[in-house]
Amino acid sequence: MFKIKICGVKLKSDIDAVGESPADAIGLNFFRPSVRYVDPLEPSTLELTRRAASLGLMRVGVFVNEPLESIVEIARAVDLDVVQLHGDETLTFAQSLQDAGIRVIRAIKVPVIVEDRTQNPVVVAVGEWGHAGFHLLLDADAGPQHGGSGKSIDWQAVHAWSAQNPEISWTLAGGLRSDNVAQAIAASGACSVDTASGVESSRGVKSAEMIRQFAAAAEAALAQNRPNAGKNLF
Ligand SMILES: O=C(O)c1ccccc1N[C@@H]1O[C@H](COP(=O)(O)O)[C@@H](O)[C@H]1O
Repeated sequence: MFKIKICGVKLKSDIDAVGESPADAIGLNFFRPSVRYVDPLEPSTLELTRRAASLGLMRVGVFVNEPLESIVEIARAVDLDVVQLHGDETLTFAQSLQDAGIRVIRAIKVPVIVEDRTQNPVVVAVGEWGHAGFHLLLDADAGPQHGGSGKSIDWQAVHAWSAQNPEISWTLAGGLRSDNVAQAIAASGACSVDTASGVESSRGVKSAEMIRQFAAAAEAALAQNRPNAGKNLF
């Protein structure tokens, strides 16, 4: 299980900064259009995952609408611990990956602007994934960008959904930074958090100091959240 994931790392120095912080997972982005993309075929990518493993960090690979065979091949080639599906992948697709021995996190895209206020946007967005047994990562719907938008979701709506579904394990993502992660954890009840743009000095460029500040703030806030501890599977 990870508590704090720093997503979209590209350099060995990024991994080292994560390893020196209280964060316990890294995300490698395999979605080609992303500014955080790393090429799975480059030997340097395997060096990143090896370095992360040596520091005890969980290695998560982020994929968007990638063919199943390609995900399996990349997951094995660069030695991923978990695959994060962040596109329009179906439940059957995710189950097939699991059948192939790959652990799966499902990203759920929660709309930022909600027109129908009579329904909880998290309940609607989770839909059939709620009882499928996957760990969920609740992120802001970023449209064609798919993720990494820096936009936040409605943390109170997350809290209400989670209170009604205490058996579902999940991670909070979307626009989390060192200056809002404590409030986000308190409001949503999250036991685990994920950030990409919130620890960058410019788009796609990680800052060691921002990683340190984010992870420290998240760790302190998560420690306050013990009633929900143990809810996550990862
Ligand atoms: O980071 C990206 O560029 C990205 C692209 C496509 C799919 C997912 C992506 N990142 C994921 O989105 C969350 C939230 O990002 P942010 O913190 O709001 O910038 C991030 O943690 C990744 O899991």
